[in-house]
Amino acid sequence: MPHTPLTIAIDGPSGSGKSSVSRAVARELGLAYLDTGAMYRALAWHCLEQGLDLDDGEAVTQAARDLPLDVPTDPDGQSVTVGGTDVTGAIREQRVTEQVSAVATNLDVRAELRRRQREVIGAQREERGGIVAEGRDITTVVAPDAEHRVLLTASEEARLARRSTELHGGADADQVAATRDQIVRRDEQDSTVSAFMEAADGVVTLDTSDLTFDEVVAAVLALVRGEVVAQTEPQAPHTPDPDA
Ligand SMILES: Nc1ncnc2c1ncn2[C@@H]1O[C@H](COP(=O)(O)OP(=O)(O)O)[C@@H](O)[C@H]1O
Ligand SMILES: Nc1ccn([C@H]2C[C@H](O)[C@@H](COP(=O)(O)OP(=O)(O)O)O2)c(=O)n1
Repeated sequence: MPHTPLTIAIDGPSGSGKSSVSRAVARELGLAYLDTGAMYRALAWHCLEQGLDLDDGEAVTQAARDLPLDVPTDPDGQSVTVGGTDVTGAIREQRVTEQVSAVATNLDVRAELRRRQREVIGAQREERGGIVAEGRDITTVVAPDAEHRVLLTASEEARLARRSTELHGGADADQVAATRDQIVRRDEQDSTVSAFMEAADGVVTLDTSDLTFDEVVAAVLALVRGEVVAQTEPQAPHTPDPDA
């Protein structure tokens, strides 16, 4: 029996695990997957290739509107192409990571990419029965009416260690220092246009600092299946009911 279309919106800061967890959740549930960060990265890559000044807001906005971007939605096939060129690897390179916030903090760019993201989400609800979409403003702006909304958080220490291990194969002091800019500065810059460090009303917070990857995936799946509420924020103390 076909189920009601489902959107699972996941936000979080860099290194909180949103891409890897969202992909695994989509795979497990047979849903589409949308990495909105890859769209900002593809635009940044394109602007750099075109030799645009990323601080030239109008030029970058026009580039966003014209961007011939193919957005992948298969959790097992995440090749990103711009005008037929495969940029899957190029958009993860350091020069893009360092400069992507300059395009992501342009409000007209955000409006254009948000429009495209909503289009993808709507189409995948129809075609595939649902989608896991992740980024910085999915729970709040792109899909505030999603059936499930989750904010993944993790301590700065945990996020740095994860990214450092991913990029440099370890998390010793030098490796962590080399990663700090990618996480801390970028989140600071990105926070100026999206609120992803604290959950909005109705968004479930899941602190992943002390959870393994598999535990996080299981917690999100349990939440979607209605088994538990994965709220990890401090709960208000229980006040006994005097009439009970
Ligand atoms: N709970 C976890 N514990 C340890 N490592 C994790 C966990 N979740 C994700 N990772 C790893 O951390 C790195 C960053 O995860 P990623 O999903 O890219 O984060 P984000 O998309 O939020 O930046 C990846 O190498 C991923 O495999
Ligand atoms: N919905 C989104 C998704 C990403 N962004 C911005 C924030 C980041 O600096 C870039 C790239 O996002 P991405 O999720 O790939 O970043 P990470 O390296 O996983 O931390 O885009 C955004 O502003 N809004």
